[in-house]
Amino acid sequence: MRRMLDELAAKAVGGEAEVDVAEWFQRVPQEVITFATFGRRNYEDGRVVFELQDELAGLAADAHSKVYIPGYRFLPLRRNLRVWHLVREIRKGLAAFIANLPKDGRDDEQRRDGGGGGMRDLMSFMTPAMTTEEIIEESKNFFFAGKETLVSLLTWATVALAMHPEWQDRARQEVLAVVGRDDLPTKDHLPKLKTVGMIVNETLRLYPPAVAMIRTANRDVELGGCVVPAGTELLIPILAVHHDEEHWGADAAEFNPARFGDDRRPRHQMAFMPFGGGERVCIGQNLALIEAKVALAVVLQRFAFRLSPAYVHAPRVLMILNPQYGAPVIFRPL
Ligand code: HEM
Repeated sequence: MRRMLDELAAKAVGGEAEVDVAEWFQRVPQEVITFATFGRRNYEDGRVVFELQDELAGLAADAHSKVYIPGYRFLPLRRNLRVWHLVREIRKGLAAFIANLPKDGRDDEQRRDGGGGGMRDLMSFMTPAMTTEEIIEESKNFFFAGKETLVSLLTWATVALAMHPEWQDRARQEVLAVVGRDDLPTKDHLPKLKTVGMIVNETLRLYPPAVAMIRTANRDVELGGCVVPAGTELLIPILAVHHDEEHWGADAAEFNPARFGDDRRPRHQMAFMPFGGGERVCIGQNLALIEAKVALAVVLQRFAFRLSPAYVHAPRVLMILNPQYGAPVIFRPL
């Protein structure tokens, strides 16, 4: 993150710099997940896997928007051949990561920086109990589920703060008071960044990266006066629930982080579910919240920002909620 900010500051030598934050933030989860999953700093290898997954996700999103023809995906057509090639390459990349893991789950570099900055790599939990096949599959989940979601959250939070300079100022005052101008936020600072936390929650409410989830009723249930027979698949519209005036009041469509303040009014426990719920709740939610708070705090420390005149507000769902025309933002070093 520091490297990214230094590069941005160098770009802004004339006073300001414009970047598409939807692109710019990609690096944050890429590096975090490579490090958290494999406890390694060889981000280049991680980047290759992410690029392959991005292309695969693009093809999957495209297929989603087309008529489904049963059996079509098994035909050796150019697109399918590409998909199969990508799947093989992703597997190969992840298998190489796993094969190169030190037996005790730590390497010299980690030892030098205090065991990976204090973070135990997930593989040390996974390896004793799981086969290589299973580890590859789980790693695919982390690489996929943990990237676009986080980029979406950071992008919309930056856009929202650019639209609401009063909240941007308030959050910056808090960061400067708690963390200071030059230090990096630590685990002791994070609980004290209450305004930043409220902003993250309000962003997740208004722009939930995962807009829906699917559940199957495993027995007959009554929901809101309707009987749902066992076996029925239900789409739970997270985005719609987060915008429901019945739960959030008449200003449900507005960005107002104060609704997550200490004096908030009581609400239904499922009115806010950006990370899903129940047994399949997001396994990465705490990591995501830490990443988001740290990333926003260090940006706020060093830059003031506003929307570029080229920005068009067009949230759209392409698997994840993202800005259709990108998110150009103008940064001014402080
Ligand atoms: C803002 C960031 C994130 C959001 C909004 C988000 C959202 C979600 C949601 C809604 C689900 C439930 C899906 C369902 O039930 O159908 C989920 C599951 C999952 N998430 Fe996240 N997620 C985020 C970040 C992450 C991160 C950083 C990781 C890992 C590094 C991660 C890994 C996973 C995995 C592995 C699952 C599947 C859990 C299971 O099925 O048991 N997510 N996430």
